[in-house]
Amino acid sequence: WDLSGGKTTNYTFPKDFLFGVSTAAGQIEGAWNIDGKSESIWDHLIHTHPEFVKDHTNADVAADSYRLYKRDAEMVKELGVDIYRFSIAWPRVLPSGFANDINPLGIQYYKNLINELVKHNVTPMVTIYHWDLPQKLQDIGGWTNVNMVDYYTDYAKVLFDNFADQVKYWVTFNEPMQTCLEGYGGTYRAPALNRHGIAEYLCTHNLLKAHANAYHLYDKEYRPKFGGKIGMSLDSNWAEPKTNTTRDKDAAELYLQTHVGWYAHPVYSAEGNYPPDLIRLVDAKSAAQNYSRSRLPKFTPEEVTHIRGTADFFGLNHYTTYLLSMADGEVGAIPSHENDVGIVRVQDPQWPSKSSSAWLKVVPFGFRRLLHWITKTYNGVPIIVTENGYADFDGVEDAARVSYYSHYLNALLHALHEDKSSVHGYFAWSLMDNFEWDDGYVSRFGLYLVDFNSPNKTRTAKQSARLYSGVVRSRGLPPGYDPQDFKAFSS
Ligand SMILES: O=S(=O)(O)CCCN1CCN(CCO[C@@H]2O[C@H](CO)[C@@H](O)[C@H](O)[C@H]2O)CC1
Repeated sequence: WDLSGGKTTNYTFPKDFLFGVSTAAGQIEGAWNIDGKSESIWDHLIHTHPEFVKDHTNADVAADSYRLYKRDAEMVKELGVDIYRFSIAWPRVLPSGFANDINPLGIQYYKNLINELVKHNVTPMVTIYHWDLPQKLQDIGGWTNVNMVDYYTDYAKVLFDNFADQVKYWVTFNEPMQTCLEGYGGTYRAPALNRHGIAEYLCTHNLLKAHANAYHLYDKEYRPKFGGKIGMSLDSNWAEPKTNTTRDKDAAELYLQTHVGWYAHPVYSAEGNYPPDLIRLVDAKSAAQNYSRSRLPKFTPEEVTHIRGTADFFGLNHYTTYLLSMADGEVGAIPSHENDVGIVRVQDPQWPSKSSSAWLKVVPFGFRRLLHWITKTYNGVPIIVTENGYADFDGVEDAARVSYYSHYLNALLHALHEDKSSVHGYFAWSLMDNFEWDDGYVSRFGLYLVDFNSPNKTRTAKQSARLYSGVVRSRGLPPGYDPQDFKAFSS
């Protein structure tokens, strides 16, 4: 494999290219039940099933950013980036889940954080939903309940009313596929409902309507007054055909259409609606399984129009690459999205990793190819990479993370300069080590190390923080960067 994203080493980032860094409330704030915050579905899952988290930890305190947000803002400033992407915890702002009871202390915390960022001349970007649904709403069905469309719209309105004067970048949902496929159709994410084949489709159907409502509300009521942009952050691996047979090439395209395309086609494609391949496959499988109607709910023509075009940018979260092939026969549980789509993904064991997240192989060319695929498939939509990063076990001399960022930023530069991909920004995941969901604190993604045993959760810049701020300032890769050097990943 030539794993590199390209050979030229002196490309630079345009002046107006946006650099940022990202976090999420459920992973950094802690204060899980302080000052009026109610239980989220993650608090509930982890408190009732401690074995869900590999190191049996929880996010009750995490990086204690509820208390230490001024230090966080300072770190963002030290990095020299333009934008700080953080999420607002629904259960902290609306403890009952409903907008009839707004928690003033919750609003105050986010006001304080935003004011601190503005003081440092950093632009805030708010993710409205980064997985932490109030448990009280899950108790009445969560995202399988059609009324979530209204509950989410009411929640978004509270945030726009309170913050739209200072927040000019909004992300409605972080990785809806993780929420729906892994949380409602599986057990990898909260609420771990695992009603595969049914609930992942209900969750997606309601979530896309909720997203469109928030977009139209912002577009009509707040953008005229404050300007600003609103989009969605979709997670996507790159899908490389396992072999160069037509069958495997079709499998790779089918993976992209039925995973990231599940959410991107309704919002960003010219025709809207779910991807035709997904509709065809789920309808056929449902009929073969004697369902009286397809397990994939249908949008009315009005709903297709209501959802199409509801984003100013394509937020992309990318980490790694898979090899795709068509399944021979049935795969996955019956019924399930996996079984409906019928493809198999593997990773080449020779790809470098040495990461604490087993799935995170270092494949820079995949990032470049994915950016080109999105640009081509969705007609040059402005892309903002809202997450990209690398996980290791510990330490500030993080040579592997330095190498990962160098290679992925090199791939991005080639996507920009050679493929003319429509990328306008790049945000590193993450500002600091934080609660990595089922991996707890074992897997660290931070540019800053967090000492979770110290009373002040001391944050210390890693080598990668210096690498990243160097790129932001110089607009290019450091001298001596070698696109073929993957030594940092050999154990
Ligand atoms: O092959 S397996 O099925 O065993 C694992 C599938 C691999 N995916 C890759 C994409 N990733 C999205 C990560 O999710 C994002 O990335 C960060 C790091 O994980 C999180 O901390 C963020 O909260 C989240 O936005 C979820 C796991």
